[in-house]
Amino acid sequence: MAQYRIVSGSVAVISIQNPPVNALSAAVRNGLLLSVRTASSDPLVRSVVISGHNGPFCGGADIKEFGNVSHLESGPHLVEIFESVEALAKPVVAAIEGFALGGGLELALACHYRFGHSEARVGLPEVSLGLLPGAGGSQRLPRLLGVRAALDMIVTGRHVAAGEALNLGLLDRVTDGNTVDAAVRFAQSVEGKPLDDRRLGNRPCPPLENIDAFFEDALNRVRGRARGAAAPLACVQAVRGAATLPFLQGMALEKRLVETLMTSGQAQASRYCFFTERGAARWTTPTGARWDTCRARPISTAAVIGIYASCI
Ligand SMILES: CCCCCC/C=C/CC(=O)SCCNC(=O)CCNC(=O)[C@H](O)C(C)(C)COP(=O)(O)OP(=O)(O)OC[C@H]1O[C@@H](n2cnc3c(N)ncnc32)[C@H](O)[C@@H]1OP(=O)(O)O
Repeated sequence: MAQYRIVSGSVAVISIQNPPVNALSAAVRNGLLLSVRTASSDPLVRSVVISGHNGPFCGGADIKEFGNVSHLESGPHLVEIFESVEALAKPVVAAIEGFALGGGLELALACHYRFGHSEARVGLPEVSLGLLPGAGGSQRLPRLLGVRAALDMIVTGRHVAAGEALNLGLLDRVTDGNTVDAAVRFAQSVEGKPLDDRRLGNRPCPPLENIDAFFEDALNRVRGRARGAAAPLACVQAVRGAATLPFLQGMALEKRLVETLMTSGQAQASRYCFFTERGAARWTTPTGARWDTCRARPISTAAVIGIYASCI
């Protein structure tokens, strides 16, 4: 689901509503695309802010849908939505609170400007799910940050704090206050301004010297650490595509790579681990105690019941 409202007379605020992490389920994808089209066709709307509802911006694609073709196909593809966002003829500002991860950051990269709360974090953690950023992230991030910083983020999947993201140029502004309000004020200030160079899909990757040697070295280093995992190597291939191919050809390469990874045993096993780790925290006992209702008992007495002495 995506909530759509007009504020300050000219700003459409689209907020992603799918607790707890605002994942991009089919319903959210349908709502987002509809909202973007509504904002595009409404002559009163002159700028757009995209935010998360009640906290986090977005935890990415809905992992529960992976491996379920009918769920995936009951909403538009993320690539199509992000293309519509980037192509919009009105400035679009991402207002990031909490986190923008995976498809969440890829959505923010399709926006023309990115605002973040000082405690927010961003990242492309797809590699830990045996995947790569498959909705334009592997092509847009290197165009914004340059190859070295983008490759590091994509291959490690690490979460980057707002301050570092600002220094890298991934966020345009960071605020301690209300991120949506700040983004709305900023969106109004750039209404009517040219957007062409704000569209990352239009930009070339910043040049890199000795590009072949750089990627050969990167591939060797990543292979050495990957312990047989395919995704980190595919991440390097995709970023190489961003550095050497026009945007649309890079997108086609990203699509081929992510389709191969998505059906792999490694990706299926990684998804299984993701949900099992979280499930393991939800314990119950035969007496009916549960992880979410039990309380630790206060300790009133402690005793030592054994002692181990070692003699040399
Ligand atoms: C259209 C498909 C083709 C696209 C091609 C491939 C592109 C992929 C792009 C992606 O976006 S892949 C997904 C990338 N995102 C992630 O890897 C983030 C995963 N989530 C997390 O790291 C954490 O959950 C969090 C977001 C940092 C929040 O951590 P927190 O400790 O606050 O909560 P959790 O206990 O971890 O999660 C709460 C609850 O939410 C469920 N969940 C979290 N993320 C997702 C998600 N992306 N999709 C679906 N569900 C998610 C999690 O399972 C918990 O639910 P549960 O019922 O308690 O298990």
